[in-house]
Amino acid sequence: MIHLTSVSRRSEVNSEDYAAHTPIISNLKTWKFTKPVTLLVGENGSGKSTLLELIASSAGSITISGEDTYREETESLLKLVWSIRTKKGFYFKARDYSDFIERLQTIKRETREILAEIEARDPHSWEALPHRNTLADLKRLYGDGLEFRSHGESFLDLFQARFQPGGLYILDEPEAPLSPARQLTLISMIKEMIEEDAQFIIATHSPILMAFPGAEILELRDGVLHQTRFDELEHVTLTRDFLQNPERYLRHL
Ligand SMILES: Nc1ncnc2c1ncn2[C@@H]1O[C@H](COP(=O)(O)OP(=O)(O)OP(=O)(O)O)[C@@H](O)[C@H]1O
Repeated sequence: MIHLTSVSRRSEVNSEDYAAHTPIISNLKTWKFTKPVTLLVGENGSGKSTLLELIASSAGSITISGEDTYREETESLLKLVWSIRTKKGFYFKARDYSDFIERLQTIKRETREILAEIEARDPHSWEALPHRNTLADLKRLYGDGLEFRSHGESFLDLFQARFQPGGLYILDEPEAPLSPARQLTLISMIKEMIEEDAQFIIATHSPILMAFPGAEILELRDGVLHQTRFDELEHVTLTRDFLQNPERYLRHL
């Protein structure tokens, strides 16, 4: 399902923020979403993260830690049009993941400490209930703890626990710690979710994710979004050529 149908830049907005002045944002006119999965591809520094972050903050998305993505500096820079506005989903940036794991550990440790204090005073106190619920919720969502899984395993556990039907998911390089086989698992999880009315906007460097069946692929090049086919992407052609004959590339380095 396509919840977010278009994003455009409001020409009248003057913002000092760097994001407003990156070419991909200053050149943005109207970008229509045509598929439940949109993939953003482009060189390092082409503006994928900047664009995703702006969309997330304009959409009122939360991060996986439940934090607001709102930024006053870029407020109303983009205009978003929805078919049906969804409040479900999240904005996920792979490079913030370790902060999230630390935060979960802190919540667990602090909740256990408070609980122990309450139970020492009165083992039957009603005050303990919300804290027991917090620990039970964390256990239900993440088992014994994402911190006890490998980086890649815990990424997939997190998505499994937090993907829900009907959400808008804005993912920045979700393939980061995933092996090729686990990237295929991620594709399968995303496929299941789009069958249940979710929408995904994903920035990626992974040729495997770029092959997502039926996805719209947009390449950020020269500060503009270009609709592109899988076979035409440099990420794909370069990787394919390299794998066919690594020596041909390596001897020139
Ligand atoms: N906090 C910031 N302050 C100022 N400029 C920034 C900031 N973050 C990014 N930029 C600049 O904005 C441009 C786009 O960066 P962005 O991180 O969006 O690129 P990207 O396509 O996501 O790159 P990558 O593939 O390496 O993650 C770059 O030129 C970068 O130097």
